Amino acid sequence: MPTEEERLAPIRAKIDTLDTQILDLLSQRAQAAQEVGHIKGGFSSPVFRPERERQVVARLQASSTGPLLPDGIASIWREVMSACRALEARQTIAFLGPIGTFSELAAQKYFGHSIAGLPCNSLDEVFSAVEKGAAQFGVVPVENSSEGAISRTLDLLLDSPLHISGEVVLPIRHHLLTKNGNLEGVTSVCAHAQALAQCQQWLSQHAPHLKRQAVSSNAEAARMAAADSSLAAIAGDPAQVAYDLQAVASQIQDDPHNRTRFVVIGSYQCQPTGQDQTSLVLSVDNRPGAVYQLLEPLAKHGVSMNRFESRPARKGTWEYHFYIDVAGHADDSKVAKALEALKASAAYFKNLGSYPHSAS
Ligand SMILES: O=C(O)C(=O)C[C@]1(C(=O)O)C=C[C@@H](O)C=C1
Repeated sequence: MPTEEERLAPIRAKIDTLDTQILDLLSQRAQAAQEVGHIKGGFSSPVFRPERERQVVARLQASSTGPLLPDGIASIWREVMSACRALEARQTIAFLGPIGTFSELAAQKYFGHSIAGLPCNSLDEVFSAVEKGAAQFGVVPVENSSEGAISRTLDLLLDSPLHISGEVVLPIRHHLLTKNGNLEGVTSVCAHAQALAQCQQWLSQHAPHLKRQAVSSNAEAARMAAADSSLAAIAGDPAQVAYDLQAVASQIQDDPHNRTRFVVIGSYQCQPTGQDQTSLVLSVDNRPGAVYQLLEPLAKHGVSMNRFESRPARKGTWEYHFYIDVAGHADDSKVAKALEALKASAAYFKNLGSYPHSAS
């Protein structure tokens, strides 16, 4: 009767041979990407092409006969293309820091790990880093499934010349963290205001004695808890690892399906992929039926609306900006016709960008 090791040995030898072949093929792929990079360099054109990356993954997912699952194919090729892209030119990606935030995780989920991360102190700084060219792209949270819109991001999108060139959705799982995994001597819990709100029921039930302190990010809270044993932090896996904290309780968010949607901002305008979304900001004159009339062109041209959000126009009047996501790319003919009509009837119209729509 052969032992486990004896049975595994030939299969592992086969895996080794296959890995050598895969590496050889990946090296050839990387050389091809470098050639693409040289051509792009000659035209001074952007390295990162989200629509092409979407197409590469979709083609492989459609042609795969298994057993790899579509998600597995997507994550493998995300890293393959991230590494190939870095050979053309490593992209600098700005996000709300410090290291260990969900924004950093979102940047890695979208761009892969072969990037240079630029942690920023605020959402305003993320926008300005990209506007000034210190980073090619930024990743900013735009809405949370429990707490709604991130209003500062909406205001910055309104005023910035940047476009949205992608979106990424992350499940948000918060833990209560301390240096030694218990609450002895802990008097306060720190977190970003959004995280405190997302865990408020849990905190009221399980740790009502802790003073709640809002700080600039959960990772900042984790950094503070690592330095001060009277503090606990609410933060996720990346911050727990980055600041070497222990969990007092895991997954304490009130909604187990808590998710945050992030958008990728930059100067690149994506080409259509067939599965796109377009983000708009509109406002109307303050008269009865104005919003109803404004949206009529969408129905008329068969364009579906994925999101509708209103935000005060900050003019001291009862006026609002409407943030609307519609299905399709601004260059798709029915979307183009609807946008034309919206533009004609709206008091204010801004196209924030068309980009590949995330399935999750
Ligand atoms: O096709 C390109 O434009 C490439 O640069 C190659 C490649 C890839 O690795 O497939 C890399 C970076 C781009 O974002 C898209 C695709």
